[in-house]
Amino acid sequence: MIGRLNHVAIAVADLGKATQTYAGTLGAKVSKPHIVAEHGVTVVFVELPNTKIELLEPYGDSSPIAGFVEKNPAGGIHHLCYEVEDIFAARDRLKAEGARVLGDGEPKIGAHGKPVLFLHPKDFCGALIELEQA
Ligand SMILES: CC[C@H](C(=O)O)C(=O)SCCNC(=O)CCNC(=O)[C@H](O)C(C)(C)COP(=O)(O)OP(=O)(O)OC[C@H]1O[C@@H](n2cnc3c(N)ncnc32)[C@H](O)[C@@H]1OP(=O)(O)O
Ligand SMILES: [Co+2]
Repeated sequence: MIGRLNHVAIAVADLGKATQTYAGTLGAKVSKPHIVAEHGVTVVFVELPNTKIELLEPYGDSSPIAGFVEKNPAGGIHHLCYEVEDIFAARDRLKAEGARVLGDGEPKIGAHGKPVLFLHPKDFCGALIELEQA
């Protein structure tokens, strides 16, 4: 079912500082910040030869990552995003197998303009999983 690793996400309290760390100290190519209000985050992408790092900070007053950033003030690895051929078929199969699909279970458009879903970390080895339509 899962295919390519699309990105690894790191949640931070200060996206500007994190961008400086990646663009300056680590010499990486980092995109401009992009507010994704319906997901309650502001994101930048670090382009790597074989995948991407998504740096994200909470946006708005009900961000789903606010709790995580509070618990991890220095930042932390937040989720892994895998690509799937058919996000609806993947969702239905995962639900049938008892996995918890977060939110209302309907894919929402993510930072790449494609449908995404999230799976509860407790069902996947303690790691929050994002599925993105390939
Ligand atoms: C623009 C879209 C972009 C993209 O790539 O396209 C994005 O990726 S947007 C990313 C932001 N959106 C989301 O993360 C949506 C899905 N996430 C959620 O719904 C919540 O973050 C949730 C439910 C996973 C956790 O919410 P919250 O932290 O408020 O709940 P709890 O504190 O009750 O946590 C429950 C339990 O899970 C553990 N936890 C929380 N976050 C993570 C995590 N990122 N990785 C692993 N585990 C996590 C938390 O520690 C609690 O465990 P416990 O043992 O009970 O303490
Ligand atoms: Co993501």
